[in-house]
Amino acid sequence: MSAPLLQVRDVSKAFGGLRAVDSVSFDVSPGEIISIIGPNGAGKTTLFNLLTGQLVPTSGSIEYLGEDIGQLKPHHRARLGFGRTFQISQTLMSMTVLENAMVGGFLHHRGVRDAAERARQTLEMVGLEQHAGRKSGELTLGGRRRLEVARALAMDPKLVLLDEVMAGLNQTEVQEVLDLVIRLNAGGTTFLVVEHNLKVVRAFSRRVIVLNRGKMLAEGSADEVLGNEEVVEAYVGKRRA
Ligand SMILES: Nc1ncnc2c1ncn2[C@@H]1O[C@H](COP(=O)(O)OP(=O)(O)OP(=O)(O)O)[C@@H](O)[C@H]1O
Repeated sequence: MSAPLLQVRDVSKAFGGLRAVDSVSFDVSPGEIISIIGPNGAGKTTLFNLLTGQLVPTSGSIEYLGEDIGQLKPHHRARLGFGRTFQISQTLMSMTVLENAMVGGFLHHRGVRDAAERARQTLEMVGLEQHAGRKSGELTLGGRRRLEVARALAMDPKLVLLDEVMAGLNQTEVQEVLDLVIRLNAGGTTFLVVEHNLKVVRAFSRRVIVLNRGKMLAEGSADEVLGNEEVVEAYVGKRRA
């Protein structure tokens, strides 16, 4: 097996007395799609923020390609190969689809022409090239989600973190984004995904990590963890008879 892309060791984040992430450890190997699931407030977003540098861990270490990156700022991590989706904000809705994708392209390309070229390539990868000149706000929700992925891809990432990209999408749109992720993964992109839709989790993840109250409750294949009584209890919130 190849060396891990990411090694997370005993990472914790406390907000006052609350341990939002509590001694979490896992590896991500190149080419994986790992889903992180858990009930509301489990610590999924906090964990993502620790990985991308929006938050600094209270303790523990995060190594990327063997280098400790736990204290690096988000833009440094982005340069190393972390890509992350962000919702297209109201301001960015008035920008064109191409301009939005260029926001990612500027990470490695100083010149406008080069950034635009990279942006066009990623729009093609997500099937939005024919909408390049439209205002982003005119896209369907599914289209905007694909644009979020394009913007992350324009950063030439080795690891892409997807934060609930399926939320609010209809079945057809979910399938479109799912197909896109599977296609990109086949091309070599590694994904770490926070996802509430368990059907989606089953469809694309060979490995699933379950968080509950900041701790790792289970780790394994989708079938293993979703068949785990403790995981079901954490989701349902009560013991089964
Ligand atoms: N900046 C913060 N300050 C204080 N508490 C926080 C902060 N960010 C998150 N928390 C708390 O940490 C816990 C974990 O929150 P987090 O948003 O990471 O959970 P989550 O699993 O992403 O939940 P959801 O599925 O609802 O988005 C929650 O109790 C939350 O209230």
